[in-house]
This record gives sequence, C-alpha cells and structure tokens, in this order.
Amino acid sequence: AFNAHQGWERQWRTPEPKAAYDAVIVGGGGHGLATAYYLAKEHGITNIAVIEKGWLGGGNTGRNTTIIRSNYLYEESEAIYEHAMKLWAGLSQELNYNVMYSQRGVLMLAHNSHDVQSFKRHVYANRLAGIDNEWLTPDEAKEFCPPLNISPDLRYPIVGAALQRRGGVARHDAVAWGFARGADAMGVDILQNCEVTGFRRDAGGAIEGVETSKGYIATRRVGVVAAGHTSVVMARAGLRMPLESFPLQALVSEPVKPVFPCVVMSNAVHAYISQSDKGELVIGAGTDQYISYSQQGGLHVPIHTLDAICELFPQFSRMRMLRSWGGIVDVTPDRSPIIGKTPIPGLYVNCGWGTGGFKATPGSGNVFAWTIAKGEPHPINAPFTLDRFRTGRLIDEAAAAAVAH
Ligand SMILES: Cc1cc2nc3c(=O)[nH]c(=O)nc-3n(C[C@H](O)[C@H](O)[C@H](O)COP(=O)(O)OP(=O)(O)OC[C@H]3O[C@@H](n4cnc5c(N)ncnc54)[C@H](O)[C@@H]3O)c2cc1C
Ligand SMILES: CSCC(=O)[O-]
Repeated sequence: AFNAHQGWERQWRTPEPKAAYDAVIVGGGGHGLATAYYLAKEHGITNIAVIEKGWLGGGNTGRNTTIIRSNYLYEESEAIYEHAMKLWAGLSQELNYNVMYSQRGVLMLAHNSHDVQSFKRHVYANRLAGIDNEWLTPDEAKEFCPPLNISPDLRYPIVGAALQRRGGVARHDAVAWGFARGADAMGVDILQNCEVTGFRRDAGGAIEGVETSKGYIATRRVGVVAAGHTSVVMARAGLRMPLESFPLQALVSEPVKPVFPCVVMSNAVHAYISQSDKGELVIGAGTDQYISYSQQGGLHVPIHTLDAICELFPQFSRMRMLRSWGGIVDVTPDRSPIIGKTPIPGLYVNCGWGTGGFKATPGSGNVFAWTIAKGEPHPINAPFTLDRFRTGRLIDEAAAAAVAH
C-alpha cells in the first residue's frame, strides 16, 4: 500500500544477517518461505533466517503456471497433495493475504488407449482415497470446457478426460508475498541477495553453520529448499543428489476478456492452459530435454506447445503471445519429492518437486517445518526419503506428474 508519509509500506523488513540463528532456510521460494512461516507459527521457532540469493519468489515460485490439483496415483502422493489442497482452501484467511485461489477445475485430456487406462486408474485410485476425480466422455469434456476442439480429425483426437473439479489455480506472487509477510511479522529474517556458498560442520560431522556471500552464520539446523539449484547447494555439503535440473518454459498471451473457464492439461501433446485473472492465456510446455541451470530454453519447445494449443483450441490461433520464460526444475527419477533428513546431522532437504511443486507449497512447508522442528519427518512426508533411491521403495508418479516430464 502507498503511504503518503512513508512511501510504499514495507511488506517485510530487509535486515542485515545476525551472527547466529536457531534455523536457516536456504531458498526464499514458496516452499522455503512456507517452511519458515510454519516453523514460527506452529512450532514457536522464530529466530530463523531465510537466505535467498536473488529476490524472494524470483525462482520457480514466481515463474510457474500455478496449476493446483491432488489427482496423483499413490497414497503417499495423495496424502501430501491433499494436505496442501486443504491448506490452500483457507490460505488467504490464514495469511490475511488474497492468494486468489480459484477452484475452477483441472481437466486432463486422454488422446489414446494408454491415456485412458492411465487416467481411469487415477480416477479409481483417487475415489478410493476420497479425492474427487471423474471420467468424462469427449462430449462431457466439451460441455465443461466449451473452447475445446473434440473433432475426430485432430492429429491426436480427444477420447476422454479426467476432471478434478476442486483443482484450479492461485496467484503465485501472492503466495510468496503472503508467506514472507507472515513470517517476517513473527520475527523471521528474510535475507535477500545473499547466497549460501558453503557449510561448516563440527568435529562430529554435524552442521554448525553456513557460509554466505554476506559472511558466516552459525546455526545447528539448515533446511535446503533450493529447487533447481538443490544439487549445486547440496554438493557444497558433500552430498550428491538423485536430481537432474531441466529448463521448463511457459508463456502468456495478450490479455482478453474471460474466455477460458478452467485448466486443461494434455500429457500427450505437452501443453496446458488456463486464463489469468488479468485475462492472459497462461500456457505451459514440456521440459527441454537437456540438463541446464538456465532460466531459458529452446524456442522449438514453446512452438511445439503452441502447435498443440492451436489444434486443441483453434479460436486462439490468432492470439499474440506477450512473453515467454523458463525456470529450472529439479527432477527425481520417480518424479516424487525428497522431503526430510540427510546423512548429515542438522541438514534437511526439501526438493525434487520437478514440474509440479507449486501445488504442494503450503503442504510441503507445513510438513518440512515439522521435520526441522522435531528432527523427525511428519507421517505425511516420511515416505519421501532420500534413501528410497537406495532401497528401491520408489513412488513413481511419472504419469501423474503429467505433461512436462
Ligand atoms: C515454467 C514452470 C511452470 C510450472 N508450472 C507448475 C504448475 O502449474 N503447477 C505446479 O504445481 N508446479 C509447477 N511448476 C513447478 C513449481 O514452480 C516448483 O516445483 C515450485 O515452485 C518449487 O518451489 P520452491 O520454493 O522449492 O522453489 P523456488 O521458488 O525456485 O525457490 C528456490 C529458491 O532458492 C534460491 N536459491 C538457490 N540456490 C541458493 C543458494 N545457494 N543460496 C540462497 N538461495 C538459493 C533460488 O534463488 C530460489 O529463489 C512449474 C515450474 C516452472 C519453471
Ligand atoms: C507444469 S505441470 C503442472 C502440474 O503439475 O499440475
């Protein structure tokens, strides 16, 4: 808000680092800020620093297409994404900040018999878990989303769709700002433009502090929530992570009147689309197929996605695209996150959300805060161990992770 006397009121302080904190969160994205918020709010730990090398929300949290849903296959996944969905429902009230959460429905298109089998399996699994998901015929899909082209002449005709009516979108910036303002109000220091460059460990190997671009900070608890850079940060602690980082691109069109009622995703043609409250069509692509820490990608990827969008929604073929961008998504071999302890005492990690972690933001921060506060994982994130890649107890969500992988 603009204040005639103070100018733009600060939503959060810009403190200098203290010499020591009870906990440090590496990464000022939605997951990191949510973790700090819930550490303070639910566990009474307020002497915390969130250390962000750029500006808060400038990573994937501020670059994603904001799709929110919980229609994943395995019970472990259903639990964490549903935990998030329940927190999303009251998040604007919780933060006293309008995160513009809109449950407009997420429609996942089936284009072939494999898609039909896969999505129907998700529908049945979700219903067994008490999660809404329903199978639609092409005509029913078009009734729910009138712009959809269900002509049998399509290169990849639509043969059905899975609809999660509770799915939707939210405003990504507001999520970061809301958690940042709430955490700051409880005494959390958010240190922007400050990069974690290393870790210090005591004689027993436990964490005793972090090196940063603004000097050393002592702490016995560090939570790394660095998304696409997690592998880089954890390597500085001597840990090699089962992650690969890829560019994932998105783009927006010129703003138009409300024309698109829901979210539509298509795995087969690598495209997903919704319309922002400002009127832009928000369009997402699949990942570029090479490992990179660039927040840009190849032009061929959005062009391929726009081909698919124009075939699915011919009325958009003359829309002008305003801008495209990329983020760096950290992908695990089974497309499920890693949230928990590491082999280094005092070092915790929350990563591997790949192309689909925005939807988990409040749930992820909530259970990661529990894990850091108590030194043990919450039952909801307990299955998402780093060790599963050694034991083989994988949680394979490649199908549910959907379009982008
Ligand atoms: C184009 C695109 C579209 C997407 N669409 C969706 C979607 O529709 N739905 C969905 O659920 N998910 C989506 N995602 C994925 C989602 O954005 C991410 O999984 C999620 O936002 C990750 O949140 P985060 O807070 O962990 O990461 P970020 O928001 O990336 O935060 C990590 C932060 O760590 C900081 N950092 C890194 N290294 C250091 C260091 N050494 N020191 C200090 N700070 C450091 C970074 O600067 C960054 O700000 C999409 C991603 C992209 C890129
Ligand atoms: C970028 S894909 C979005 C999702 O996972 O719902």
